Amino acid sequence: MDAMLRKLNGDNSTRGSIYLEEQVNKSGVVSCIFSLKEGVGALVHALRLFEDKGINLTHIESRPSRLNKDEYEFFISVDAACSPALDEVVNSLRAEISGQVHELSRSKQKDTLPWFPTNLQDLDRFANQILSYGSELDADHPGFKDKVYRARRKEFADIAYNYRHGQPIPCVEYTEEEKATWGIVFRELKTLYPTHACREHNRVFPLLEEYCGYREDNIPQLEDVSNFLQSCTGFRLRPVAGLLSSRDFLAGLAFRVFHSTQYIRHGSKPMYTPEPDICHELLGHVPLFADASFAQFSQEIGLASLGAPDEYIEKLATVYWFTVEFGLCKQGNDIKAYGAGLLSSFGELQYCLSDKPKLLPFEPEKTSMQKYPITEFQPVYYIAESFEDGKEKVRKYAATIPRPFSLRYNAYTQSIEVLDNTQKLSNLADSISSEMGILCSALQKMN
Ligand SMILES: C[C@H](O)[C@H](O)[C@H]1CNc2nc(N)[nH]c(=O)c2N1
Ligand SMILES: N[C@@H](Cc1ccccc1)C(=O)O
Ligand SMILES: [Fe+2]
Repeated sequence: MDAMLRKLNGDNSTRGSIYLEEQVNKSGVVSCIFSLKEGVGALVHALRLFEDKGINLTHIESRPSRLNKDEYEFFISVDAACSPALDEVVNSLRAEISGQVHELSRSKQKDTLPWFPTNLQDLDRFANQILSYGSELDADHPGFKDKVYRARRKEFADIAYNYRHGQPIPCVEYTEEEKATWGIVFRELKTLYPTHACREHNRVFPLLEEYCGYREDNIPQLEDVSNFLQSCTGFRLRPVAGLLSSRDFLAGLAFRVFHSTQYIRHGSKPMYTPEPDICHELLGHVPLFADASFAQFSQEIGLASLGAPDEYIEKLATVYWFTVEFGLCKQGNDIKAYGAGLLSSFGELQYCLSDKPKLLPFEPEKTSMQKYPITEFQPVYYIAESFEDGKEKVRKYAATIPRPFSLRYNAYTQSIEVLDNTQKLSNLADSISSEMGILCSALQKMN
């Protein structure tokens, strides 16, 4: 939204109240609205101020004010080049027409809102925006110098690049070596989960063994897992070639889409890898995306990210890092891991519940400022009081992200609705009212 709103309220008892709404549109025209108390020569008086500054009006319209019966409103446009001079006129209008002026808003939000996807197909645009395994990851990557591993990674990248929304995710035949790596990771983690993982993870894990082919000797197919998740919470998977930018990755969550890698970590270092891989996605993330409350939590982080300024994306990504990726939470008298980066690394899963790392209470404002390494065990973890408490805190935090409108995901149309007119609000109220009716009748029948 490129509207710049300036509202100036004058003192009604003097010559008129006046407010100005200034808008810069793409064609380089600045418009504003002001209102004047009815009276002989009032408009002439105001127009003289424009004349004095040499401003040529390209458009003017008038209408009776709906707020104050004895006032008229004037809508005028000037060439954008006159914008600085218009500022001076605004000041003169204030000074000359009323003594007391309140400026309500002076935010300049012109064309700064970043693009965001509004329907599921839009996610196809992310496919080739992978952060190249350049920058941070290369140096530490165990597979960096392995030519066979690199070539294999390219095959996976091609699947992801060519994937379009709505297609089934291509099945992959994994090599014996890849299956062996999976086997080690799977076996080690499975022995740790009962004592180290949160109860939600432990509740879902047996279902994945039953329905999705989670076994020591089998790497599950993304397509099967995606279908399973859709039946649980509506979450679905999309293949991706590597690390997405935080903005793109979080945007996917707004649609209950999880971007999942399909390749597996290098066999030389099964206990920890600095990149997401299929072990991380399937063993770390997937179980919790099958949990209704957690799925909603993830989607809310995603919705909060849409159109947010860069500095807020960074903070939100940090909150995501210390919750969804590396979160710990209290359960009964114990502390358990719910972060996917912990639940997929049998090295870090043991380390995080040892006495080595520093543990701090999860508070989004503070947590969002914490620096963290991405290629080694975390020195600091944040503990949530409970899932519900963490969710509530993130929700409050997300509400502080500035955006000139509210958004919601419409699951029927699978698109993001910008709630910026009364019709949309009325549709939303209708659907809430219908759901409320169902809730009330269900409550009555249970009593
Ligand atoms: C949002 C936050 O930056 C988070 O670490 C993201 C970044 N990009 C990603 N990209 C992929 N493919 N998988 C992930 O798990 C993540 N995590
Ligand atoms: N360290 C995780 C993978 C991961 C990398 C980066 C971020 C999150 C998770 C593992 O070994 O499974
Ligand atoms: Fe992850």
